[in-house]
Amino acid sequence: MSSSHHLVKLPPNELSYIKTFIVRFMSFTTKMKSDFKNKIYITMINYWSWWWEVDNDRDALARTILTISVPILAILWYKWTGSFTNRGRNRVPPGPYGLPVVGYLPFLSHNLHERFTEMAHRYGPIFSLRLGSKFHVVVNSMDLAKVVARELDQTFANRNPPITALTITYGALDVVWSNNNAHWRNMRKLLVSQVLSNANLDAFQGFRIDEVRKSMSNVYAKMGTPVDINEIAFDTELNVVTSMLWGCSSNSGDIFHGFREVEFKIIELLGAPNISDFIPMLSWFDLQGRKREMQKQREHLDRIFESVIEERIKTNSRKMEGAVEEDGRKDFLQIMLELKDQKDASTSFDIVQIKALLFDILTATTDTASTMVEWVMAEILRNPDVKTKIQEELMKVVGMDNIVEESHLPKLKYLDAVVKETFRIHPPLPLLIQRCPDESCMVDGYQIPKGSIVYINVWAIQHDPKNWTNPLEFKPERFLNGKWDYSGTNMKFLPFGSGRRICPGVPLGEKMLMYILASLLHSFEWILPKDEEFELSDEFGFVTKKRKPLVAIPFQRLSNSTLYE
Ligand code: HEM
Repeated sequence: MSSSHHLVKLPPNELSYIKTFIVRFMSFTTKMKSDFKNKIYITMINYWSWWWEVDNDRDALARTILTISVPILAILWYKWTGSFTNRGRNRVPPGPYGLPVVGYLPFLSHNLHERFTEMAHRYGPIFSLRLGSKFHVVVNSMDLAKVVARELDQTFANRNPPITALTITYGALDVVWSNNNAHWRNMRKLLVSQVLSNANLDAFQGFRIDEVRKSMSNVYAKMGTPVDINEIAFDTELNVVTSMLWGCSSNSGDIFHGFREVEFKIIELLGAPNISDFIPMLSWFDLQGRKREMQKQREHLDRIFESVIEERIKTNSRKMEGAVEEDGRKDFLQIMLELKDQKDASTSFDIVQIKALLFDILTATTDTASTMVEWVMAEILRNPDVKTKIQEELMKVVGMDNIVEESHLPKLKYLDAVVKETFRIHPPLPLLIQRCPDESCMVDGYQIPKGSIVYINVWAIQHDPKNWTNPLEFKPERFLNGKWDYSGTNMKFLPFGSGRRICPGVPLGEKMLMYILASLLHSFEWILPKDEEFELSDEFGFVTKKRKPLVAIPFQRLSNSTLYE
């Protein structure tokens, strides 16, 4: 008996019931299908937006082009990456499989340091992931950080800079992004011996005192109103470093107008994911316009550097004609310009290299240190007991009818512990700066292919409960016992890195940080604006900053107002 025959025999009300059922079922499945399609679409959009927020037409176009290219490139990808994906055979570190072409990119969240730490819980202290066509390795434990940064330091001493870094440093002619070669060694040696040596830091003490005092009197003028802590620290650092570099602070003249914004943009671009880095065959198109954007910032810096250099060359030639008195002391720019004219190729520099080094010094000094001043002040304002202890210490060491001087700094043990605890919880470069092995090598029994991009996850190490009891608690006391410093020898604590690529700016960075903080806390009482919602979340970037800038209101602490002049 056929089913149609059966149907014919049904009473009319049952027939209409079945008809209604079929219609409803059909519309349900159609709706399901379109819901399913919508869900896939929305999921894709969401995944994309995790690592690539569409904030302009160019980004949207780039994303569309990339989405269309994926299937075409997939075939090439499978062929090309066969050797890498076979993790078992090559024993590369474990890690997630990604999608063809883009690899694991779509699954990464904005806060890379936290995401990598979560992944370490799943895949172990060393894991690998492919982002586009690039093979990345993340090291998350102090033992393995020691292997990479110290035991195999020489092998891991290259950088593999992103395109934005190459653009701003004239092709990695600076110290930060240069590979481990003779040029890097020369530049680093010059930086350490001529700018950052103890003798030089002592010689420039007067500049630091002047600039810190100027900043305190600026804050004094704004008492009772909300001030941006990062801005105060940034301007102070900038004035100190320009004084050291070319002898006059950024206050003189208006060439530094807008510099802070330019620098923030540079730091943002250095940390922004760029499809040209992950899929180099697309780099020619500069789909997200990151390179063009960085070129604009470089033009701005070029104008500053060229005007300062030109001015100095003119002054030098006037001096040679005997028009200007020689004062005997040479600043860094003068030393560099004299080296430029040297015949010996191994130590001579050209103007472009000088500009690249000036860029490093300016950005390294201002951005990291001002970020840290902001983090420390935020932690102090959140922990009133900590603030009271710092004030008691300042009272004992400095007194209330005096101002902070550099000679007081080594005695401020508690403030020093507060700064270190802040560095532990909020390392400004939570993944340090990427390293790149110049040959294939083994770490923890896994093969790390030559040319991989390697991150040391300092954030994970400094939040690891194996290294720190109650790691999320802000407890400066943990740094009061034992010998703690920024030398990168104790691998539990390495906010300035470790090994041959460790930050050479530690002495200046530490001194300035302590001096600015001690002065801000000794001269003023700070409170948060009443309607201000206080929070401590961070935003990952090349320098990881406080998501919401810290604003606080200063009040006079010292009874003698002449101390603010
Ligand atoms: C609070 C202040 C600072 C912090 C937290 C900081 C942090 C760092 C970190 C984490 C690195 C990467 C180390 C690695 O890859 O292992 C670095 C590199 C570097 N820093 Fe700093 N830094 C600071 C201040 C300074 C200052 C004042 C200078 C002065 C010029 C400076 C110049 C450099 C240079 C040139 C490098 C690259 C070194 C190389 O690759 O050989 N930094 N810094």
